[in-house]
Amino acid sequence: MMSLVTFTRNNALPLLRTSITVRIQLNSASLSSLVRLEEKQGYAVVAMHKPPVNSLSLEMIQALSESLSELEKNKCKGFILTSACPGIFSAGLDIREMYQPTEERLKEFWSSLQTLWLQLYGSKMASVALINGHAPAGGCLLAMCCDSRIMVNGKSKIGLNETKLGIVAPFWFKDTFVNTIGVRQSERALQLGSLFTPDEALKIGLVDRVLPDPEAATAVAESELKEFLQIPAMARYLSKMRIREAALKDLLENREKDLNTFVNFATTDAVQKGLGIYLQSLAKKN
Ligand SMILES: CCCC/C=C/CC(=O)SCCNC(=O)CCNC(=O)[C@H](O)C(C)(C)COP(=O)(O)OP(=O)(O)OC[C@H]1O[C@@H](n2cnc3c(N)ncnc32)[C@H](O)[C@@H]1OP(=O)(O)O
Repeated sequence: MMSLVTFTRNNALPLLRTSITVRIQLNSASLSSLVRLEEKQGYAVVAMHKPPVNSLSLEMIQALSESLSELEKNKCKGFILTSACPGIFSAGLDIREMYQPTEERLKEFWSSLQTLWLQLYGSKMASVALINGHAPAGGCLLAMCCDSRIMVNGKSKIGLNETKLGIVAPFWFKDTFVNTIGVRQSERALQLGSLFTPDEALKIGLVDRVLPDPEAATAVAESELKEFLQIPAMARYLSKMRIREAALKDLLENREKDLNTFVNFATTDAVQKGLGIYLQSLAKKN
């Protein structure tokens, strides 16, 4: 079914400011509002918009993937990944996708997530994550796929907290983590399921800058992206691949195996019980 992702073009020439809507093929009409794309002078802003917490459901994952493809098709050189939901970057994978799922949807969900990670982690475009809220688990993964991370100070936390839910981060989450903060910090944080404050995250290199408010963070994210964009694109991309290509290759060569591992693990009684309890604890909070 045809659907729309809003794409706003904000350019100085020739009409000062124009707004266009780009038609892209998505799986469902409900994708239309999930990702907001705004074209700026020389780059784009990709803002997740799935209130209340930008959980990564199948539709959200596919909308992000389609948005990146759309940017690539439009020869976009770089983007800022952020959230249009106040106080939340992304709550990570939508736990309801993994709780009492049908096998067919669970497989599509995981396969779509693999695709998004391969796209984002291996992107030729330069990218900056503007982390304007909580970023646990899958939210942290999205941020780590970017070339730089700018976080707004406050109560938000970031990290891979999977063990706290009784689940295990897959090997490619782990590889992304290790490539970002190193082996020792990853080994400890993965086991403990640590979520870090912005200052703690800065200290271990999980984020690159912490700014006091969203406005300051946005300005720094823009200047950071421009710095990346000033480097000759091919040299920058190939240098990034020097670090990332082994992890990308590992998943590319083991996609099917990883999918089966995930489905088998996620559907065990122990994991289903743990996810049920976790979902209840989130609901009880409210
Ligand atoms: C099997 C191997 C797979 C391995 C990989 C896993 C990777 C993952 O990403 S697992 C997901 C991990 N995510 C989390 O642990 C985050 C859980 N959420 C929170 O901690 C909090 O919601 C928050 C800190 C992000 C935000 O807190 P806030 O007080 O603003 O909002 P809440 O009242 O808690 O939530 C509002 C609403 O949203 C529902 N919700 C929150 N997170 C998720 C989620 N990840 N998936 C689905 N739904 C989520 C929450 O239940 C509330 O729903 P109701 O309004 O209906 O009660």
